[in-house]
Amino acid sequence: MSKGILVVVSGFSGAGKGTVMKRLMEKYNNYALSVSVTTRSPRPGEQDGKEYFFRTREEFEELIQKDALIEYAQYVKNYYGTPRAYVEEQLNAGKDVILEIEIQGARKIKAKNPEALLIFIAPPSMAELKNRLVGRGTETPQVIESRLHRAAEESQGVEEYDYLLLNDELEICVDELHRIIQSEHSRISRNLGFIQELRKEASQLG
Ligand SMILES: Nc1nc2c(ncn2[C@@H]2O[C@H](COP(=O)(O)OP(=O)(O)O)[C@@H](O)[C@H]2O)c(=O)[nH]1
Ligand SMILES: Nc1ncnc2c1ncn2[C@@H]1O[C@H](COP(=O)(O)OP(=O)(O)O)[C@@H](O)[C@H]1O
Repeated sequence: MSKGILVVVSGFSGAGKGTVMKRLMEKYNNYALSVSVTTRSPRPGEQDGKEYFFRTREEFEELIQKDALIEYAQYVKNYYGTPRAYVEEQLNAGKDVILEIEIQGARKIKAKNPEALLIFIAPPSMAELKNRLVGRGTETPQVIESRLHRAAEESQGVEEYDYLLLNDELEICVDELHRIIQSEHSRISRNLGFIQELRKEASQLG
């Protein structure tokens, strides 16, 4: 069985990554969504092990020491990281795995896994981004400021991604994301084993 595709999805805070991921998982049964570890506090309604594994700084640093994270980064005063075991297990089982992570993490993943597919989710405008971030009502005005500042920095790195995905109409965005990942399965470089088999058969026939 061929390995699954490692998909990285990034985007400014408030662009709608979480919303798109939730809908993608409801609508399509194809993907394994990695749950990250974070030192930030849970928002109302967030559950440990569902949106994130919520851990203390000491616990997080222990995971780093044990090499239990495939990447981690600091984002607006908190640590965020991707647990190694789940990702490796799912990829080996042939599942496409999605990491919803910020740009420093995306760079680390790309450096270690050049075949990873990197997708950047953008809002229709920065004014709409601010509306969504304020409308979500989960951060203080000060944290919103820091996140908008971070968005300006992150906007400089968008060219490092393979695809730009606009999250204007949610359903269109979700379907487009599914389509991009599915077409990636047809890439020649991901099908070399099958091509070798066809060549072998062809030489026997001819
Ligand atoms: N590098 C890295 N970034 C992560 C990870 N998990 C989440 N993030 C990113 O951390 C940032 C902050 O996440 P969060 O506090 O949930 O805010 P939100 O993106 O506004 O919902 C976002 O850009 C996430 O994509 C991770 O495991 N590694
Ligand atoms: N396509 C969309 N159109 C309008 N609002 C959206 C859309 N996608 C997400 N939102 C809203 O924007 C806010 C931020 O979305 P969220 O998924 O939390 O973003 P992120 O995970 O990127 O920080 C939420 O209140 C969400 O309901």
